[in-house]
Amino acid sequence: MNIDGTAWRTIWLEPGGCSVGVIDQTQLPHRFTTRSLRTCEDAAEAIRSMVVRGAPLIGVTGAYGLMLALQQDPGDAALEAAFDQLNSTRPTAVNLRWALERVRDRVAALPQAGRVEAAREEAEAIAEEDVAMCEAIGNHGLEIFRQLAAARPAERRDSPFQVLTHCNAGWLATVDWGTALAPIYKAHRAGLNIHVWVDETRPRNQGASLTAFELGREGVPHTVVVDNAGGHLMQHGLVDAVIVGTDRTTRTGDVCNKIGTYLKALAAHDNGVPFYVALPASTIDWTLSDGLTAIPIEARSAEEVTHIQGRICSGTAAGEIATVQLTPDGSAGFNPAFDVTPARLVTALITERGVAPASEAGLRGLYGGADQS
Ligand SMILES: CSC[C@@H](O)[C@@H](O)C(=O)COP(=O)(O)O
Repeated sequence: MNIDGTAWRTIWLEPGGCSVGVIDQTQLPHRFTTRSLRTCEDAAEAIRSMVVRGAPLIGVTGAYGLMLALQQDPGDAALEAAFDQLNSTRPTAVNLRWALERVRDRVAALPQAGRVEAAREEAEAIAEEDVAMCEAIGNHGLEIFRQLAAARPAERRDSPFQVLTHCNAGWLATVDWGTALAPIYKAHRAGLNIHVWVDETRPRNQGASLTAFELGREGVPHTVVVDNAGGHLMQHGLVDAVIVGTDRTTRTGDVCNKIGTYLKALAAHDNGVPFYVALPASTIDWTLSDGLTAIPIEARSAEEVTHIQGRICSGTAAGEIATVQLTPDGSAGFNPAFDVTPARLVTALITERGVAPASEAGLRGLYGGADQS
């Protein structure tokens, strides 16, 4: 997508094909910088520290990470060690395991001499497929937005179609386009009068920092709100639809996404606002049926709750990025990074294959009856 008129992706092979470039998302929105990943440890650290984040992008980074590992040592033991190292970086997004398994399965039976090239090809294929899937999600979501916008009462049809989103499920969370934001970009480009309520998404503020950055660079009208504002906006008829991404979706349609998503789904349900979840096939965990008990929820550092990062506005350090403490010395913090929204609160799943009810029958209807696990 666009940054100051230049088209970017979040991850790319650097010239020579032996290292991988990424946008450093820890510095956004205040500084646009890139990083070069040269080793498996570089890739693991980039995922762990959220230089790259978002379920699909974590998966693609993991895939390239295996390629980087094989460049150092193409042997079986090194392959398994790299798989484990990368897979343990973040536990919730299933895309990571899915992408790592794809690369490992592709190279495992090959002679060592051919493994790096095969891993590179597979990682490239995963990245390209991600772009195509996200764009297809955008097209399916656009149709839903068009129908919802047209179904509004006549007196409201001239005002913007109001969408609320949580966290960042835009192009920065994928390779390009995004999942939940893809329909928004498609709608904006198609001329639909759209406005986005952006949840700030404490504690890491992916909404305020990343979604607002993306939407601004693409010229999409948007307003950042505190996480607690969504219910109020819905009660006052200011939200026509909610759309979010997901880090892991069970085969029964339970959805695990950024902490706070569940509360938005409850408020949407109470107010009759449709609640959509956008996802590529790589986010479905066909092995799980009960999201609440089975999906591992990442517990991140308490410091992300007790402290906050931003740009200093005045004084001699103005312009610098700094971290400040919010809480009293000694107050404990607890930081579960994701929550589970039960399928019953999800209006529909928007996938690259089309739109389906959030249920096993719905997902099997799109992806076939065979066991996908
Ligand atoms: C297309 S991204 C879907 C999810 O990965 C996204 O909504 C999200 O929760 C990202 O969490 P993050 O902790 O920033 O990796």
